[in-house]
Amino acid sequence: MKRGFDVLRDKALNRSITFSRRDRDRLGLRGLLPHRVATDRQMVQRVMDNLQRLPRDIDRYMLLSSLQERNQRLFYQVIDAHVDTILPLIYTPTVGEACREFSHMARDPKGFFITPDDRGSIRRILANWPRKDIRVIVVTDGERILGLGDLGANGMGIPVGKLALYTACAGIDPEKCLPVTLDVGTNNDALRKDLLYLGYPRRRLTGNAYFTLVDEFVSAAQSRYPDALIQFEDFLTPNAYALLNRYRQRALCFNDDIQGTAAVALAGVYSSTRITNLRFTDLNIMFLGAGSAATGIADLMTAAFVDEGLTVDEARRHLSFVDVNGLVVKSRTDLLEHNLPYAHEMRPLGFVDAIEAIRPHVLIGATGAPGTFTQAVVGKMSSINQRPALFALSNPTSRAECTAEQAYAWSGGRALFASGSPFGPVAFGETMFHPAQGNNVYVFPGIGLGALACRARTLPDELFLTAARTLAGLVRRPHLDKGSLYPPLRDIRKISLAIAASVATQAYAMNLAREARPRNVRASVEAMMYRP
Ligand SMILES: O=C([O-])CC(=O)C(=O)O
Ligand SMILES: [Mg+2]
Repeated sequence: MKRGFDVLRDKALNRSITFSRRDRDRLGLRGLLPHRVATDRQMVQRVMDNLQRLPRDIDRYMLLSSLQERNQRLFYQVIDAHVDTILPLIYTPTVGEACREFSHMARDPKGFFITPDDRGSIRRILANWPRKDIRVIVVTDGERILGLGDLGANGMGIPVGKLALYTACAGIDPEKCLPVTLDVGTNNDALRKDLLYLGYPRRRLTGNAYFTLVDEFVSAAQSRYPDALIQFEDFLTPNAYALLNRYRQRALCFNDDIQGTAAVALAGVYSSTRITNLRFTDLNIMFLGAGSAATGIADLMTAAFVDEGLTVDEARRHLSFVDVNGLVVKSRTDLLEHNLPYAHEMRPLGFVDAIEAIRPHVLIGATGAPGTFTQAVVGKMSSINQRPALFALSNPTSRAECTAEQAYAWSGGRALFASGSPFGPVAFGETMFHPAQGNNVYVFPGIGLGALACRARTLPDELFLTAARTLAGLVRRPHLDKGSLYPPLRDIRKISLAIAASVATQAYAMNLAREARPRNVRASVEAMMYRP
C-alpha cells in the first residue's frame, strides 16, 4: 500500500486536505498537509474561485488540466457541480485553442503517442501505459481537429477531452480510459517548421503505410484490451470512412464525427418537429458541407426514414447537399464516394438558389467554414418557413456557420437554432432564447457506457438510431419553449444513463452482447457508473 507523498502524488488516490485525521494517521500523511480538514464542497469552491481569478479561458483550461493530473476526484467533482461552466473550458471551444497551443504549453504528460517509428512494436510499447484494464480508447490522427484542420500531434487535446467527458458525463472510470494520438506526421507546414512542435516533424504517412500502421494499432489494442471500445475522432473524411468501414464489423468501435454527431443532429430534428408540427417523414433537409459529419447525419436520417416506412430512394430524396461547389448534383465530377447517394438529378445551383428550389425545412451546417449561414441564407430560410430549423454544428465557436444572435436576428426571432459549440442566452424583443448545444457529447458517453455494460461485439447503426430517439424523448415542453432542442446539459449524467440503458437493451435484443442480459438493464448500467 502506498504511503505519504506517494499517496498525494497519485492522482487516483490523492484526496489532499479532505483526508480525515484517521486517514492521515493511517497513510503517513501527518505533517505533509496543512492542519485544516476540508469538505469536498469547500475544495470545489476553491477551484471555482481560482478559475475566476484567471484572465483567459486557455489559462482556465491549463489549471483544470493540471488539476486532473493531481487530484482526479476533485477534477470530476468540479465538473459535476458546474457542468455548464466547465464543459466549455475542457471541451469545445477552449479545447480547440488548447490544441493550437499544445506544443507551446508546458504541461503534464497525457495520453499515448504512436509514430511511424513505432511500426512493428506497437503491442510492446502499449505495455508502457500503466493501466491494464482499459475500456475506452479515443484515438485521433489529428488531421481534422474540430473545424481547425490538420494540427498533427497537437490534436491530443481532443482524445483527452473526450475521455474526460466519458467520465464526467457517463461515469466511465477514468483509470479505464486511454487517449491515443496516431502521430503519423502533419501536412501543416507551419507546425513542421515550428522548433517547439512536439510531434513527428514529417509529412503525413499516407496510403498503404498509413493503413498498415492503423491496423497494427487496432490489433494491438484489441489483443491487449479485449473489452475496450475504440472511438475514432477527428480523422479527415476519406480516412474516417475508410477506417470505419474496415473495422465496424470486426471491432467494438465507432466514428464519433460520423455516427455520434448524426445521432445528436437527428434528435434535434425530431425535437424541431414538435414545434413546427411537421411530420418527420415530410421534412426536407439540406446540408451545407459534404464531409464526414454531414454525410453521417444523412446516412442515419436515411435509416430513420426507412424505419418509418420510406424506401431508401424515397428517403434520399428528402436529403440534399450543398458544398463549396454548390448543390451536389449528378452531373458533378468532383464528388467522393460517400456523396454519390445524395447527388440529385438537378441542374447545378448555388446555395441560396438551391434553398429556393428545394425549400428545405431544416438546414444543417457542418462545414468548418464560419459565417456560411449568411443573412441572405437565413432570410431565405425564414421566407420559406414559419419556423426554420438551423443547425450550425461546426466547432469551435469561431467556426460556427452563424452565431445564435444572427440566427434570431435574421429570422425575426423565428429560427429554431442549435450549435455545436455553446452560445449563451440571447434576448430578442421580449423573448429570451436558450439555444442548446447540438454536440455529440449528448450521446457518445452514453453509447459507450451502454456498449460496455452489455459488452457489445459491434455497434451497428440501429444503436445510434436508438440513442437519437432516447435523447429526443428526454426533451420536455419547457425546454422547447425556451428555444432548446435538447435537454439541459446539466442533466447529462441522467441523459447518458438513459441512452446507455436503451442502447444496451437494443444490443441484447439484437444478440450483440457478450454478457448475459440482467433482469434490470438500467440498474446494472447505473451500478457501473463511477462517482467522484
Ligand atoms: O468535439 C466536438 O465538440 C464535436 C466534434 O466531435 C467535432 O467538432 O469534431
Ligand atoms: Mg470530433
